[in-house]
Amino acid sequence: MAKQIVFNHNARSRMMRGINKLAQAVEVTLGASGPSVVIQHRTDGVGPVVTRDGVTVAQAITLPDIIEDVGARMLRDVAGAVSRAAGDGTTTSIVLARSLARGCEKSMVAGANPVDLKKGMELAVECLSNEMRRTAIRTQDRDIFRKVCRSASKEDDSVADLLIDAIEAVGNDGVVSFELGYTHDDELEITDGSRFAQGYLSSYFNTDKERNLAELDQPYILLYDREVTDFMDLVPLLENAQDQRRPLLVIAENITEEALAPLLLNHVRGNFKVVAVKPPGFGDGRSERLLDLAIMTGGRACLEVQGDTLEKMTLADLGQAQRVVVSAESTLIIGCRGDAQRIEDRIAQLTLDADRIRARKPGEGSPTGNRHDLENLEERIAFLRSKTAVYRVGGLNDMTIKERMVRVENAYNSVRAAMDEGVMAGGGVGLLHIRRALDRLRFDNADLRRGVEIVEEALYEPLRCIAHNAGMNPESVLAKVLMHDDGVYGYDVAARTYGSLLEAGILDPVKVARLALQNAAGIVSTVMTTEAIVCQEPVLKRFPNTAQIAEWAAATREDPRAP
Ligand SMILES: Nc1ncnc2c1ncn2[C@@H]1O[C@H](COP(=O)(O)OP(=O)(O)OP(=O)(O)O)[C@@H](O)[C@H]1O
Repeated sequence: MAKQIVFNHNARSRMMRGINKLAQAVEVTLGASGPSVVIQHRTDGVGPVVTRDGVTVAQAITLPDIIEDVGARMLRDVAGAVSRAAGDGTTTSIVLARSLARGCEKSMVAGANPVDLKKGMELAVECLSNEMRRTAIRTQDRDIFRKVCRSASKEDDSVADLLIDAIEAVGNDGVVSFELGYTHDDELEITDGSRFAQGYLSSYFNTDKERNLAELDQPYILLYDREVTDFMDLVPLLENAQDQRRPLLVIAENITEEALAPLLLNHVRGNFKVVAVKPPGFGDGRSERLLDLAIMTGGRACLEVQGDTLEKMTLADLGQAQRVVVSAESTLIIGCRGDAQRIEDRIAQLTLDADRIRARKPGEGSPTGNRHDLENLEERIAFLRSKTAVYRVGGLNDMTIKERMVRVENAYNSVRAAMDEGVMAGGGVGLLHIRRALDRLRFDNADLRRGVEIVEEALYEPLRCIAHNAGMNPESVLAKVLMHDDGVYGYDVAARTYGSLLEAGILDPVKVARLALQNAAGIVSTVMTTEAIVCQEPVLKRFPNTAQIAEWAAATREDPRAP
């Protein structure tokens, strides 16, 4: 396929246009008064998605100009990165990125050196991140978490209470998983469940495109310690699972490209419902982790040392669970069907092994270091013990449930983030206030100084944007806030009053704000130091034909209860 190359200023300004367009659509959702955005579903006959979540809007946008789309895509990646790391703050990161990009573009047109601008921005962001951490309000107060939750979810306290109950029930190592509910009210169920850090081998396994997840209900689980090199080796198990109308989770050392392609094709066509991931752990430790999983899920691992082959495996050898949720980065197994006594015995054995290592004298034991072995055992014990809270989001109808689901998940992530790094005043006020820390940065180089100024200017934007979305004049709100400038005085758009945002309970987790700023600056630095873009010549037909889309929609659970 023919490629085009676009150079320096032309490339940057077109990317900048893309960033602007995407940001314009997303920033209307910022803040408590941020209105919703309606997104047409790409499959005919499926209702539109209504959302107030920045990353959802960002992901729905593809621009017709390929270079503009590269800019928009980079901004989408910022939102995605913030969403993955902090689970919230995506709109804030987009608003910040847009302002940073504008500042850089203007300075570069005026002749500034992009490398120095970038350096200045990096130093400013580092200084601000340290300041945020230093001034964070650290607390374990349930009331504060409730306020964070309310501010992030735009929901009432009942959601906050249920979410905090969920976090307390599963503890630090546990997981809270979110599902579409079937009732008017939200529900919480605490069950066994563990997550490990391996995501799907291909995003084509996705069943929920909006949340980028592959979800399997009542799956069988194959545990295999070698590479699957031939798709046909899996077919008997896939067919047997299909006969039971149940999906299959394949946890295997790897699936080669030759085997993966037909597996995906069959999945997309709806012939089999399957997801493939790699096992947890590394190297030799992987067989042990597969054995742990076998005990948890009530199955038998197919291991080379035991002389097992895929041919010999039957459905009775496979593990089972109530549900599996796989993202690009992790696999969560909920409601494992293993025997409770066998799991307890395994935990007892691992605890004994860990105690033996702890009892070793210095110099005794494994040459690779006792600490590593001990950490490994502790991780496995936590994995076997892990609890999961299943939070079912309720609502009046499917559209409301889906819209609420994203907000409730954001709120959960915000509370977790607040527990990690503390909180600061929200409504754009906390970000605005920390700009003073930048006074400490002094440089002789004008472009370095300009880089710092660009970051400082961006700190005003979230407040302006929240005020604008609430129908206020941003400049007059800003002027009023700056008259106090104490880090807590701001405008509550819900109550339509000025006052202490701490008292009003409008709080942002420091981790969310910090990651939003760091990621925004990171992506803008990349755009601004881009000298050339290589991309495909535009072609008229950029989407698969409609028959393929319909096939995809039918083969996935993208919209499980769509008519
Ligand atoms: N009543 C309020 N008055 C002023 N600001 C508010 C109010 N409620 C929430 N906010 C602020 O709105 C911002 C969060 O808005 P929003 O949730 O739309 O964006 P986000 O968290 O950046 O992105 P997303 O939720 O789309 O991932 C936070 O800074 C929060 O403090």
